[in-house]
Amino acid sequence: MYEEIIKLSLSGCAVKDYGNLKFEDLPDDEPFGSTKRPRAVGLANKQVADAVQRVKNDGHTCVMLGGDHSLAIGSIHGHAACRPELKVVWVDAHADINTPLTSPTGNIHGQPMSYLIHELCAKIPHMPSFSWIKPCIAAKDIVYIGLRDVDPEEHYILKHLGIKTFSMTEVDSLGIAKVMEQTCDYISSKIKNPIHLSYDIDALDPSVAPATGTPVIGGLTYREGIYITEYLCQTGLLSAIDLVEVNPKQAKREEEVHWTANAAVDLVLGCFGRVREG
Ligand SMILES: N[C@](CCCC[B-](O)(O)O)(CCN1CCCCC1)C(=O)O
Ligand SMILES: [Mn+2]
Ligand SMILES: [Mn+2]
Ligand SMILES: [Mn+2]
Repeated sequence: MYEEIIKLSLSGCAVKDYGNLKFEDLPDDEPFGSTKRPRAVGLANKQVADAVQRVKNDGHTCVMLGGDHSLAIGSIHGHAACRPELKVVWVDAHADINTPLTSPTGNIHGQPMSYLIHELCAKIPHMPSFSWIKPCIAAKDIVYIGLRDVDPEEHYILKHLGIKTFSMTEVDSLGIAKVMEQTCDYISSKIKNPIHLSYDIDALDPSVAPATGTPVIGGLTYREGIYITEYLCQTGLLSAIDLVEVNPKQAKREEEVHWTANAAVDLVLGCFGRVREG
């Protein structure tokens, strides 16, 4: 991903690399109920939250390159500590809003939003290394784009909380330009709040970004994926970006790693002003 940093520098952005976070391996990190690796994920996210807070306190737009989407717990938590009025645009095939009690897999990458939303607080059990996390966003502060693999319990939560969603059905029926227009009308209706864009590479179709852990067919085209970043960039409100779930180990062959990484690089460049007209 250093290519991203270099390309951003070349495109005239002042880039400060805050370096890689080192997460210690916790060999006896027993599951909490069905939730896997709670201590490793909880401790890693505390480091992410502190790092994002440092970046925001320095006045930068923060880019968190993952890694698992569970890292959005720390990224949004740290960002909200500086900008509590932030709005979240979650671009993903999945809603990642299972609670530890609804998750069908116990994987925390399918749960990050549930730890952050005020309205779900009572549904979250106390887990080891998660006590530092305080809910920091409301259901009304969230917009999803790209959904196409939502578990039944997640669907109930989305509907019950009235969370704004643009699934791939709406992307097809409205077109991505209308989706972005309506997204920004919804999150910036009254005042221009800072935007936290949490971009899961699996929002893109697997033909574009195959090297990822939970690919789902029928995803965003490369052009739709890029349009999202170009549109949000021109609002001038992008305050933090997560680019997650790029996983070279999931590629069947080398070229799939390049397709996926190149798409990720282009998405980040789109967030910082690279436009396709030149
Ligand atoms: N919703 C899933 C997938 C989460 C993907 C995380 B992401 O978005 O960061 O990549 C479970 C998906 N579902 C489980 C049953 C069989 C079909 C897939 C989960 O594990 O919670
Ligand atoms: Mn994952
Ligand atoms: Mn995700
Ligand atoms: Mn996903």
